[in-house]
Amino acid sequence: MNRMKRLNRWNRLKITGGAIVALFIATAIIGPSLAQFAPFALEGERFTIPSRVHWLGTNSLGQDIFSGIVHGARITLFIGLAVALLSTFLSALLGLLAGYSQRLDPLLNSLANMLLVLPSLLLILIVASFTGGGMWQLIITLGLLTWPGYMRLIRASVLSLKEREFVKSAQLFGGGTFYILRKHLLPFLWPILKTKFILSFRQAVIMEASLSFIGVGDPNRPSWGKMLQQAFGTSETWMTDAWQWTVLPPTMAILLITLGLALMGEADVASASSERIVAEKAIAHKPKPVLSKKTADTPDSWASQAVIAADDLCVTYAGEVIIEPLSLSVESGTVTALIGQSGSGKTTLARALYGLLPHAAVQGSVHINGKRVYGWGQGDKSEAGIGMRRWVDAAFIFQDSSSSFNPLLTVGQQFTEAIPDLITKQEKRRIAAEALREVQLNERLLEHYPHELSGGMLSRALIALALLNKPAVLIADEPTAALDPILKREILELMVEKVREYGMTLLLITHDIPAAVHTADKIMVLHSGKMVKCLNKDEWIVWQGLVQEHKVWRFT
Ligand SMILES: Nc1ncnc2c1ncn2[C@@H]1O[C@H](COP(=O)(O)OP(=O)(O)OP(=O)(O)O)[C@@H](O)[C@H]1O
Repeated sequence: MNRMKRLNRWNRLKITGGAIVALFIATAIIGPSLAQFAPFALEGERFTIPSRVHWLGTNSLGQDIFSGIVHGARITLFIGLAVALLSTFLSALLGLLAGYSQRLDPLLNSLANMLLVLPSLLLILIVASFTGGGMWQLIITLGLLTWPGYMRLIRASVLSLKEREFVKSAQLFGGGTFYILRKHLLPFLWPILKTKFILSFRQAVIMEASLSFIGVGDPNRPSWGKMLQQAFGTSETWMTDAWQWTVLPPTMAILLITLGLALMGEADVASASSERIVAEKAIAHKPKPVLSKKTADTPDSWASQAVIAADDLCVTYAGEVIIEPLSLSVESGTVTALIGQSGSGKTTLARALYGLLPHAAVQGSVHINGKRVYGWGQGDKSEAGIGMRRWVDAAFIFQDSSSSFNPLLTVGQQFTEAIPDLITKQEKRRIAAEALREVQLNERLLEHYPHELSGGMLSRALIALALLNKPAVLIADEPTAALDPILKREILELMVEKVREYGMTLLLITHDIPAAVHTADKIMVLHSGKMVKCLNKDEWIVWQGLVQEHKVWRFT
């Protein structure tokens, strides 16, 4: 209720601000055709009071005040608009690039820091004095000097957004940098950019008026600041009543337009942050994915070909060993559960197997489906690049299904992203619809946004997405962690059923030991970064019996 009241108040402010700005825009468009005199024409008596001929009187030179105001509105709004566009564009582009690209970040960030500490007013004055204060010089100078503050804000947002699962997924689908920036990151930044645009507009209006007032504006164009300069420069203005029509109209014009823009900007910031908090809360309460059904076709032997193979794999962050050197192999067509206490390194190991960790953090080699993920491939002496095709050779299901989807894109848009571009849109849609039906979801959900799906539906949709290209390997990192026990079992069974049906290999990271035993052919136990057990189901049951008998509740 309170939120509604606040939103209504902000809406009212926004409408009021918008109406004031719209009035000025209308004045700038139609005003000059209503004015009977050119703004610089010396066609009247000096200091005539407002009359039918001179609606707002004349100034000390006999120039028509009304004409000055309406022509000045056109120039002021044009400068505001051009500066706002240029400055907002630079903030967005450079902020996106700095946040997304580690290579460009130091350069762009240093540039922004340098501009932030420079006294911009002084710079503008110097440039204006050298260039004669022309309109275009002012636009370019202001545009180039006012992007750094918001660029840093956008950079910070991108740094956080790019770690979200849906961005990672888009990268794994093979989305290019500009595609991800445009499609997945930019939509989140619109509220910031809108505010930046309005504030830059206001700043440019004030700056233009100020520069004209102190005499370094464009001498060839009408300006409210110049009208004030003229009025203040004549002592008669204050000795007679002339100040009422020479000073008040341009002052009111500057005050009103900046007030209108301020109201719009403030309302925008407030309502955007409130809506964002509500949206984030809604997203945070959405649940997760995947798994299990035991079938009778457990392989007789573990000697079949390893589809996931790690050799001397070791993960180190800043000198701290997270995964101690280990070797493992997961056979084709099997389900393997990776269990372990919280913090034992399960997620780190899963990410290493899928090639999601920086090369500097990983030693040893990993191969999936015979393709290199880390280390050298057979006969391959280059270290760069991953031979494994993500989403084709292997897919990865992140822990949180709600954040695995981009909340601003429909489910359908995100499915089509995962399908290679070689086919038509209709064909892609048909494949996506079929994938949804496979996990007992209605194809109508393709038109829905992620927040319109329940936790179970999102989990199913995520399975469908992961299975879309029928990859050889599926790595699922605690896919059912946020679901209730019944749904957890249901989703797990669905995932395992599909994995078995397609002859895929599943590596399931889970805390749920009963589910792991029920589902998996093989169970691996990780403890403090060490692989301490690797047992098939029968061995596991015997081992658990021993553990219980000796009342030892430890993995080691
Ligand atoms: N990017 C990182 N930088 C530094 N340390 C990290 C990083 N990611 C994980 N770690 C550390 O690695 C250890 C293992 O974390 P990991 O998330 O792999 O554990 P986990 O077994 O998956 O835990 P949980 O079951 O709680 O998810 C933790 O001590 C964690 O602090």
